[in-house]
Amino acid sequence: MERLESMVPVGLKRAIYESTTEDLISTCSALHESFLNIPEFRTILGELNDPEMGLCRKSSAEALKLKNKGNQFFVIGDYEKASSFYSQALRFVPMSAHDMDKDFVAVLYVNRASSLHNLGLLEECIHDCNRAVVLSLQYAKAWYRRGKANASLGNYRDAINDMEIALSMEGSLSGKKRIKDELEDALNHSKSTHGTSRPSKHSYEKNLGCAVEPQGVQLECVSTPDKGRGMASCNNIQSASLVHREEPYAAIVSKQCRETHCHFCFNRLPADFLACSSCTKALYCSTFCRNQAEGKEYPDLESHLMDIVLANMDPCIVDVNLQQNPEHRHECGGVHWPFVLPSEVVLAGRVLVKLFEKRKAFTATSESIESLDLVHNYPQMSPESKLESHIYSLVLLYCLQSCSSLDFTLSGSSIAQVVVLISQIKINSMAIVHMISVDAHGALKSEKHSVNGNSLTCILEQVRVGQAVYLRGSLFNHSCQPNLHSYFLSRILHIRTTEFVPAGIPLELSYGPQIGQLDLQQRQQMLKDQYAFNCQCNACSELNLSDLVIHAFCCVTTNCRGVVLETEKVNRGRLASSFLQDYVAPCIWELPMPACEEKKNAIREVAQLLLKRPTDMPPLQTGHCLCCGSYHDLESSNKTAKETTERIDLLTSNQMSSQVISSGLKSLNLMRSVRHAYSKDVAQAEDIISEALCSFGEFRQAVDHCKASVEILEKIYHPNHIAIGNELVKLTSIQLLLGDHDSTLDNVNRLDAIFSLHYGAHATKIFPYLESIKRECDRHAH
Ligand SMILES: C[S@@+](CC[C@H](N)C(=O)[O-])C[C@H]1O[C@@H](n2cnc3c(N)ncnc32)[C@H](O)[C@@H]1O
Repeated sequence: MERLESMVPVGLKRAIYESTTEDLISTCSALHESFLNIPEFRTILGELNDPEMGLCRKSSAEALKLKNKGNQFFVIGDYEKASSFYSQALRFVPMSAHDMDKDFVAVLYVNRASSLHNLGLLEECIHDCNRAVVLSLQYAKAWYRRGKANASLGNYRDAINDMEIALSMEGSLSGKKRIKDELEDALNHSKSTHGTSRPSKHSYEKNLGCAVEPQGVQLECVSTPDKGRGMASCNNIQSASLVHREEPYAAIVSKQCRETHCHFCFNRLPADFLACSSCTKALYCSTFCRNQAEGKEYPDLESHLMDIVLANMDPCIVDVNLQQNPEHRHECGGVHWPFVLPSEVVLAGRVLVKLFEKRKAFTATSESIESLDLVHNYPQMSPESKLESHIYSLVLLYCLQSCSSLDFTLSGSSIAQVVVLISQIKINSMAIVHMISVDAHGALKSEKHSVNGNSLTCILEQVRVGQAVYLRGSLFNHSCQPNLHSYFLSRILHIRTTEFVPAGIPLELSYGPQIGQLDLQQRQQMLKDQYAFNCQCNACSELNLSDLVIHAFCCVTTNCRGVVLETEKVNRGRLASSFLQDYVAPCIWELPMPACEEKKNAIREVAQLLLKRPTDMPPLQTGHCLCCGSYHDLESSNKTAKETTERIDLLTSNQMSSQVISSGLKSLNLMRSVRHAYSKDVAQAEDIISEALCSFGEFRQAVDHCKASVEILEKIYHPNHIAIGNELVKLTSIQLLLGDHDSTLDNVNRLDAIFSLHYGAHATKIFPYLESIKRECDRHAH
């Protein structure tokens, strides 16, 4: 990018910096003309589009080298490394119909299948055998290996079938003997067990169970005074109702997940993952996902073989009736622009290609892009972003022209349309986030993981797996105190209400920042930087307890529990009187959570302190206690807070020792002496200390700090907030580990309620560990 930016003449740069939507065609034309005269521009385009220079092109020689390495590890019994090298070989081996050596690819699949079998990954082993059989029907080893895996799974009828086919194909005598032995074994077992049929574990039907559609909810697009269009419901909606579910118009895997997640459905890659048939970079969890992304039909095979493949496909896609979505097809061929341009630019390419394919003509670009009906904020973009999007639009169109069969004229007008599209993607695309359960050491916790014995504590983490454009989903506006919760299953967006929403009230989700998590200024800044708008949500226009205390200091005057503000980070628009209405009045409401009584008291306490302040005291002056008015040395409090935070943060990276822990605990005490009791920093510090204590094996102390963190979160968030759910995951797993089943059960019930509110019937799919904890609690209750 820097190379290209430096080629833009100074005058043109200035014009682009100051451009509005009206000037776009002329600035884009000028940039195009100027770049056409620069040989280096052609060189850069060549590097991006020449498959010979591409880092992701296939190579039989490389595949052979990797296969041999795999063989070396297989021989010495290191099946994990062997399987990994065979997978690498499968990435490099040419797979396109004209230059694929089918037998070689089949051998790679069977070699990987053998390693997977030795690793106990039997389903994965069978998938690879199926792939080998599809490529090379007469390959006895593939049938034999599948037979062995079926026998290990107890599917003796299938095993016998496979072994019989293998026997009929095997040429060598020693081979025949081996197969006969296995066949005999399977026959004996099938007699004693009366035959077992293959479990229908991976059938699509199972997945349909979670493909819940919104029911009884009628949404409408409404016009709002300060946020443009927005969504509202025509009827009252109960809390936890699914109000929206949508497939993306276009999506792309995030850079950090390219090696670990499927590039189509964004689920984690299994050990038997597949590579793109034309490049080495795009990886898929199953044939289904690869075919979707490449827009390929299933190969022309006998139908019974296809049935076998389908019956063993990974259960990652929720929607069986998914339309083909060939997002990667135009990017294939070994060129590397799709992997070096920024994700949102490549995503723009995917949107464009989909639009072109619908319209079949590029002359209608402007009309096509308008048909997306997305807002954009080009005029509000920073000068640097304007220049970047000009350059990237030009480069993207050149890449699309050379890589796809699309026929279009590259002009100022078409480049200008792509500039607008990129700015639409900036504000309308959503980050696809998946939740993962990890233990305190960062290892993945699987569904199968048991919670008893020496198992480690559990933490929920968010992984940003992709970015996508949802046409209708992007009509929901943002609120820092949303009444909706959004989440993703594979690549499908789901939106649920987290409270009762009366008809006509706006339905709003959070684009990221929320109260309790960040203070007012941080939220406003984040939304401005990322989406270029000034947030007008209710939480930002009215005073709230979280904003008041999130980074506040405590008063050190004896018996005073007032708040000392560091900066004027709270909205002063509706201070004292609104505080009474908004915070003291709701205290009369009966809320369902046990912590509410405490929360009510906490709110009342802070409100009263604020309202009882002497009338002659200037309002909300920084450095003065809001209650007694005494002055505080902010500089020294700030210094202490900063130093203690830094020292506590060290616990996340340091090797644990009793010295490190005790220094962390000292810092926490010091922090508590300056920060307000409801400060987010204290909550975070308690949380870090609790994790550190867990990894040091000090579970009892860890529980206390985890509880302290939950208590503060209850003050700064709503008691049903998902942040509290996430903290309770940790708390329950430590309590369970300590054998404190009564407390665990109480917290599991609470956790269940919070997760059901946010994820409905998908709660256990998002967080399978919840089921394990529940089972464990049940076991002890009986
Ligand atoms: C994803 S779109 C939402 C739909 C959009 N309002 C429309 O008319 O299509 C995001 C844009 O909506 C507006 N918006 C959303 N939430 C807002 C908020 N809390 N305050 C102000 N503007 C908001 C901003 O213009 C933002 O760039």
